[in-house]
Amino acid sequence: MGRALIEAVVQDDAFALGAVFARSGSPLLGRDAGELAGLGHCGVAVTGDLESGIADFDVLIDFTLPEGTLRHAQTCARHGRPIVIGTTGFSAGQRMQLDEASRHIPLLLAPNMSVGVNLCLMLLETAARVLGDSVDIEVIEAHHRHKVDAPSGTALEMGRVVADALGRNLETCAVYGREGRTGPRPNGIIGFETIRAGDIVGEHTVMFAGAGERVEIAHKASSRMTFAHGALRAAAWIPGRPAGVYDMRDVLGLA
Ligand SMILES: NC(=O)C1=CN([C@@H]2O[C@H](COP(=O)(O)OP(=O)(O)OC[C@H]3O[C@@H](n4cnc5c(N)ncnc54)[C@H](OP(=O)(O)O)[C@@H]3O)[C@@H](O)[C@H]2O)C=CC1
Ligand SMILES: O=C(O)C1=N[C@H](C(=O)O)C[C@H](O)C1
Repeated sequence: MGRALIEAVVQDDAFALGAVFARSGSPLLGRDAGELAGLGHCGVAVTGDLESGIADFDVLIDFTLPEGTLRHAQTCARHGRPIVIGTTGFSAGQRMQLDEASRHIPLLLAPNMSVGVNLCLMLLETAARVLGDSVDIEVIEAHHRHKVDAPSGTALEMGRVVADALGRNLETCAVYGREGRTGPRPNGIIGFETIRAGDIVGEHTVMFAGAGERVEIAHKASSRMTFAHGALRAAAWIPGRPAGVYDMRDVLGLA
């Protein structure tokens, strides 16, 4: 995503690439960001220290790993910089630490920055309310072989939206994968299935299966630029907002 984000910023006249950060010790340090993204020289060298580069940007866009994102959010909170977070896989405790950072800055957290997925979240809420407890609900997601968290943040958010609409607690009604002698499917659960293969960008299907009919709400991303463009939309929206946690539905006016 780092390269996709550099490309999106460099190609959009409404934005200027202020700084690009990598992990300290990364072999990318010192390299030109534009060259890394295959765009030619852009004059911004990759640096390793967010704290000392804080004056170089207005909004931080972070797609890394939960541990890194937490540190970056805390640094942004200390310096009053808004942050747009695409990272997924936070534990409940890490999520609370993000809430703490958001007491000082506007913090946007979205497991999926695409317009299509955020539209699907709305459709899912409606489908869950209409179909109710009479259907079996399964969330199926597929991603590339490099993805390190499962189920995807998007799948979990889809499950949460459906569970909330049905008055269920996702913590207690989720079933992750199945194997062996499972017995018949209990009522009231939400199942999650994960596929990791090749270069799949990101695919999500929520199945509402009843007796005699089935509704499926599906989204397929075919380019990571979709996520990068969504992140830029969020970055344009967030400056000047009051401190707090926002998501893409706020940016898109769907909240
Ligand atoms: N919200 C959305 O729309 C989307 C979210 N994502 C999420 O974004 C995250 C990143 O995905 P992706 O780009 O595919 O993953 P990659 O593993 O390709 O990239 C993550 C990058 O973050 C860097 N990184 C990790 N920890 C730190 C740190 N502490 N400080 C600085 N840099 C760090 C890694 O550096 P190094 O290589 O040195 O470890 C790596 O370059 C995932 O959580 C993914 O689920 C992805 C796509 C869309
Ligand atoms: O890791 C990815 O690639 C993606 N991660 C996000 C997630 O976990 O939901 C969003 C997107 O599907 C791509």
